[in-house]
This record gives sequence, structure tokens and C-alpha cells, in this order.
Amino acid sequence: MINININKKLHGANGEMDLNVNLEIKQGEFLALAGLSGSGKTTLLRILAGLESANGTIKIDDNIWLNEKFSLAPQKREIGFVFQDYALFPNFSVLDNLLYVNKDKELAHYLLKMTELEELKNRFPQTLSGGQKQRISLCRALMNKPKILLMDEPLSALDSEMRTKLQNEILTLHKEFNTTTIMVSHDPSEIYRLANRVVVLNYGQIINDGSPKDVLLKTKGSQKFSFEGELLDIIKVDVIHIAIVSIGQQLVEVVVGNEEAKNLKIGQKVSLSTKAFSPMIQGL
Ligand SMILES: Nc1ncnc2c1ncn2[C@@H]1O[C@H](COP(=O)(O)OP(=O)(O)OP(=O)(O)O)[C@@H](O)[C@H]1O
Repeated sequence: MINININKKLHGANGEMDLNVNLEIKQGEFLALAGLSGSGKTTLLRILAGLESANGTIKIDDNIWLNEKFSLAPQKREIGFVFQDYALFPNFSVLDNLLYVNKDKELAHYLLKMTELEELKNRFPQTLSGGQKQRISLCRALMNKPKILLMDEPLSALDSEMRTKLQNEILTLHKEFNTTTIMVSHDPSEIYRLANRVVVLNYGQIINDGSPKDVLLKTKGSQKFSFEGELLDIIKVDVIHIAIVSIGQQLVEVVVGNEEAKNLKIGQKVSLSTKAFSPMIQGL
């Protein structure tokens, strides 16, 4: 069990804000940390890793990592950290990047095999793709069998195909090692696929905490579908208006009435929902 009860004053974009987090995380949980930019997600990970100071307590089972008198050094906290920008050692081969953390060759080869990187073990990071680098940094983070795996938007720099591949690998590794994992992510489909719990931060405070289904699904009442998007344009065609809405990577056209069109502003966030209809779903 991980008990976190910390606070820290942050200098946010709109002045001072308090990062105030009180969380209990069970062994083996996969927790996604979501929330607007600047809400304190990265700072919370850095505090857990001991890279940043804070007031309060952090307890892992019976071990104290932080209290009012004491802060355990980062290298003594059993943590693996995966950063968005990989943070690999450029002068070390793939294998040596892993062995730097722990000399366990058997584990290094096992991890490289699981992530299909065996062939690349003697290559240097600058000769690898973003997806390959991020898999190496994931393997490296698991080399010391950490109590907690922290990942800060690990897949956000990758294209969607590579992201899906790595999500599957993260899931496999999580099942295999059962490492308690905290991952910052802005991507609802990624959170849904990987996490069993989502905590949403807003201005340093937890505003939502629950299962991905409860926190992320936006349908209310009798709505069957609801998507959030941005209104890009409203085009008048004869007597009707057509709103162009961007939802994720897709553009969608919706017919809107005259009154509705008057109340909408280009650039605003909108939700697009519908009640009863018979959707078709087909594999692509
Ligand atoms: N050591 C610090 N002292 C004071 N303020 C800080 C410190 N570190 C970060 N901040 C401020 O706290 C706010 C939260 O930053 P943080 O990087 O944790 O947000 P975030 O939720 O991870 O954002 P993003 O999604 O953009 O990465 C920012 O406005 C930042 O400038």
C-alpha cells in the first residue's frame, strides 16, 4: 500500500497554487493521472521520486519515504521513472543502458526479448526510432524491479500505431511484474485501455477519482454517444447551417438549427451527443 499525503506551494501560470494530494494506492494498481496542463501532475511524480521537496508524508508499506523530519534519497526509493523524452545515456549501448541500473544480465535479456528489442541490444540510442527508445527506457525503468513505476506521458511523442503497440507492451509488462504504476496521460483511450483507476488533478487538487468508465464516459441520461470537440467553423448552406467539429483526429459535420448556430462561437469547446440511433460498427 502506498500512502501519499503531501502539499507544496507552486507558482502556477495564474499565481500561487497549493498542490494538495491525499491518496492511497494499492499494490499492483495502474493509476492514470489526468488533468489540465499545469495542474501539478509532473510535480507530484517528481515529489514521489524524491526529485522535489514537499511537506507531508509518503509511506510505502511500512517504509517511510517522507515525513516532517526525513526525506529518503531518490536513489534509495525503489522507483522506475519513464520520461517523455526517453532520457537514455547516449554513449551507452541499449544493453548497457539497462545494465547501468542493475547488472542482472538475465533480467535485461528477458526484458529486451519481451519488448522485441534483442536484435538492437548493441545499438546506440541515436540510431533508434522514438518507439524503440521509449521501449528501452521502459525496460530500463523495470531493471531494479521498482516498487512504483512512474511514467510521465511516456507515449505522447509517438504516432498512434506505435502508441498502441507500446500500450500493449506496457500492459504485458504490468501483468508480468505487477508493479504499482502511476502514469500521467492526456489520452482517454490510453487511460481506458491501461489503467484501472483515474485521478484527475485541477489546480493542484484532486477533483475526480474512480474507474476509467465512471470518470471518462461522458454520456448522461438517455444519451448514447457523447464526444467533446472544438467547433472549427459554421457554414450556411441554403437554409441550414453546418457546424464543423474536430473530435480527436477526425472532422465531423453536424446540421444545426438557426437558433443553435447563433449561440455557438467558433473555437469554443462543444459536446456532440445523440440519443437513439442504430450505429454501425465495422472493422477497418
Ligand atoms: N518546484 C516548483 N516550485 C514552484 N512551482 C513549480 C515547481 N515546479 C513546477 N511548478 C509550477 O507548478 C505548476 C504545475 O506544473 P506541473 O509541471 O506539475 O504541471 P503538469 O500538470 O504536469 O502540466 P503538463 O500537463 O503541462 O505537463 C506549473 O505552473 C509550474 O510552473
